[in-house]
Amino acid sequence: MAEATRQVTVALGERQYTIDIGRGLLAQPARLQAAIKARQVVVISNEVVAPLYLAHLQAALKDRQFAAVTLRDGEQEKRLESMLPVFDEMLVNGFDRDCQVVALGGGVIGDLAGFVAATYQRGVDFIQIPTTLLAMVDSSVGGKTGVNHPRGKNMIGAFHQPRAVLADLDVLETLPDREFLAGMAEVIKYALLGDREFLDWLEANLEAVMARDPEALSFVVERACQNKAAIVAADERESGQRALLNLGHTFGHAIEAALGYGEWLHGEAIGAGLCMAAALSERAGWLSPDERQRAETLVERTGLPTRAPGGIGSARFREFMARDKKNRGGALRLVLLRGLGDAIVTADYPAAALEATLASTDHG
Ligand SMILES: NC(=O)c1ccc[n+]([C@@H]2O[C@H](COP(=O)([O-])OP(=O)(O)OC[C@H]3O[C@@H](n4cnc5c(N)ncnc54)[C@H](O)[C@@H]3O)[C@@H](O)[C@H]2O)c1
Ligand SMILES: O=C(O)C(=O)C[C@@H](O)[C@H](O)[C@H](O)COP(=O)(O)O
Ligand SMILES: [Zn+2]
Repeated sequence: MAEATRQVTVALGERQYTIDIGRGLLAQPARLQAAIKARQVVVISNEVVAPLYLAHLQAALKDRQFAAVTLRDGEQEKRLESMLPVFDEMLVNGFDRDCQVVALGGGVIGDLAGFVAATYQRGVDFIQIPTTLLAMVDSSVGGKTGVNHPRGKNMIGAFHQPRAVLADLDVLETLPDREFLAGMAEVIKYALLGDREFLDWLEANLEAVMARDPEALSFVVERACQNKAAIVAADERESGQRALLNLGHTFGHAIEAALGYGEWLHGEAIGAGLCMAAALSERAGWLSPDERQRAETLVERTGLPTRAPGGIGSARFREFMARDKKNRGGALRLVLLRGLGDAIVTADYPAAALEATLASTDHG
């Protein structure tokens, strides 16, 4: 029997929206038409995803003024310049402020398309159709949009919530293993930062998730979205607890930028970043060696990196970390673990623990 569609609500008052998680969603024209209501629609996708899934949207929205922009693939394309052809297409076709932007792709397309929507004529609606595990469990939800700068990840952007998120699990069938694994880093992140029960479940069911078992997968996407929706609803613009969603990211973003965008996938860098945050927490005396090992073992079992690549060096790590958006008054704020499932954002950790954690990356 076909599984029912699961729904998670992001409770943001007048900007409230739902995340539909199910199978065959893209093959249901009525569902697409209900989610994408505008007369003028521009779909932003890339050269990998568009040939696979754009036709569903074209068919369902054939009574609309429809435009599609297909960008090149990869994290290195998440930059300001890539937005220009989209704006050109919208302007040439006379798109007005009632139009809707649809992101059809992974986190790169979602972040960029969201930022296009946030800035086109000072802001238009957008819909997220995530096509990677990472985008389904994290990037399509919460309204962080933006692009990278060579000096730092996501340095240019805006908070702009989508109107709806449609996560069709069927599209994960074409997702390569490496990209699927990248999504697992963010899944593990939720468990470590605040969901102990989910951590136990993941440890027991990791093989099923990795084998993309349908039940396990829809549970993981729903649970991750529930976790994210609760945090975003409580702190939409990251004045407090939303920063917990950055567990592993101060290190991970430094790895991505230092290596050059796309060298390591975001999720790969976050895998190593989670382990570095756990190691620092152990050095600070907050996590027991067993707890630290438990976190690292879970990351290791997915096949994601548990160590930063050698050769970046403490000084370069610090250079990128100094620009992290969580920093205040020159103090480097990190998301660390007081226990498994219990993260905090703090600048109050032993300097020597950070030094040792960065020094440990110099392993050649
Ligand atoms: N806004 C947020 O809250 C948030 C959260 C987490 C990550 N991010 C951002 O998301 C980005 C990473 O996202 P990602 O891991 O999805 O990477 P991605 O968007 O680059 O997608 C990964 C790869 O999979 C391909 N692909 C996508 N869907 C496919 C499908 N169904 N079948 C076959 N191939 C497919 C893409 O073309 C790409 O090559 C990073 O830029 C990161 O900073 C943002
Ligand atoms: O939604 C959030 O908040 C997150 O931090 C989710 C992260 O997984 C994501 O990578 C986000 O883009 C990082 O945001 P940034 O503010 O550190 O750039
Ligand atoms: Zn992330």
